[in-house]
Amino acid sequence: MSVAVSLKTYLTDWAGSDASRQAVAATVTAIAEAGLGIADLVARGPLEEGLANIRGVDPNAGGDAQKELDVVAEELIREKLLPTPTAFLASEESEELIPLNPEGRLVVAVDPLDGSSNIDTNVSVGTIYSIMPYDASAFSKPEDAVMRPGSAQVAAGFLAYGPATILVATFGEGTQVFVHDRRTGEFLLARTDVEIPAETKEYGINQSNVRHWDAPMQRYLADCLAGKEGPRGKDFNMRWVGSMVADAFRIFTRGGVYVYPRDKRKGYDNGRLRLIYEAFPLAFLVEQAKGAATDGTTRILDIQPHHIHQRIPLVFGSKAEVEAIASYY
Ligand SMILES: O=P(O)(O)OC[C@H]1O[C@](O)(COP(=O)(O)O)[C@@H](O)[C@@H]1O
Ligand SMILES: [Mg+2]
Ligand SMILES: [Mg+2]
Repeated sequence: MSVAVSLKTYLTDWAGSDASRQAVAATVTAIAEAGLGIADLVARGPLEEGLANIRGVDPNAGGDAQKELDVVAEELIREKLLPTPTAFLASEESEELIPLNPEGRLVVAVDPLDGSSNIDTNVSVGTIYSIMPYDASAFSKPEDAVMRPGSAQVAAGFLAYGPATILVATFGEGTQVFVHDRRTGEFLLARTDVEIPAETKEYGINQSNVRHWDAPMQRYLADCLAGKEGPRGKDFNMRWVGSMVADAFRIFTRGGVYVYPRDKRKGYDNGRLRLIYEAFPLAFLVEQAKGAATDGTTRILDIQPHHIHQRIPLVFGSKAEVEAIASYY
């Protein structure tokens, strides 16, 4: 019987004697450990009453209401990252960069808790991370180290806390899926070099916003809904969890497309998702799995950020469908 490779072994082999890779490996290990702490809280469900409560009156740095678990998750991640070579942490829940290790050679950006609206519904939520190299002498201020196109990432991934706690990770050499084995307590490699099918008949979008979208997006959806008899010539299915990590994992498993377009509501002129700690890591993972990610037309990884918490319209998943959406624009 073959023995599944643990995350620890995978990272040790990948890093070898390369100090830069060892730094990344230590950082991903810390994030995975923090994830287990978060998964543990999430699994207590209604026993941890209060985790879905809105904290105070101030929204988070991105302008959304901040839930208790958003803040607890950030604290767990920050604590675990303290002994790692992470110089700064950018987080959805903190307006400014959080300084960690003054000797650090990496910057990490996180969405500590993705899918906050699902916290109290026993539906998967998750954690998203992005890792970039950091060299204090190369930047006049630490913010500049984060304000780089997504192509500067050396590693990215997400954890999803669902029926299984999974880690989907890339180090720039394909996308790998690890599963937390409750029997041994380890993350085990379950799927290597995942490939998102290029074609799909399944889309994920919050359709309740259709009246707010721009014309190309409305036309795209109308053509999907027209099914076999319409210009797309096929019947579509819809799936929308409302936690991007869970929608993404479905797409890594069987293909599909996730869409959060810009719309006319106040605060949605650049969509809903955050560029640096949501779109960049997802785009890196998706491209490494032979999928595509755009803001509708432009490749996400080429976009130059101008603000830590900026939002971006996001389309990712099966390559041919992402291209089909671009053709509507
Ligand atoms: O509530 P909506 O408009 O359907 O948006 C859902 C989307 O917002 C998000 O919850 C945004 O992430 P946060 O929960 O980290 O703010 C995505 O995970 C999800 O796909
Ligand atoms: Mg999120
Ligand atoms: Mg969040």
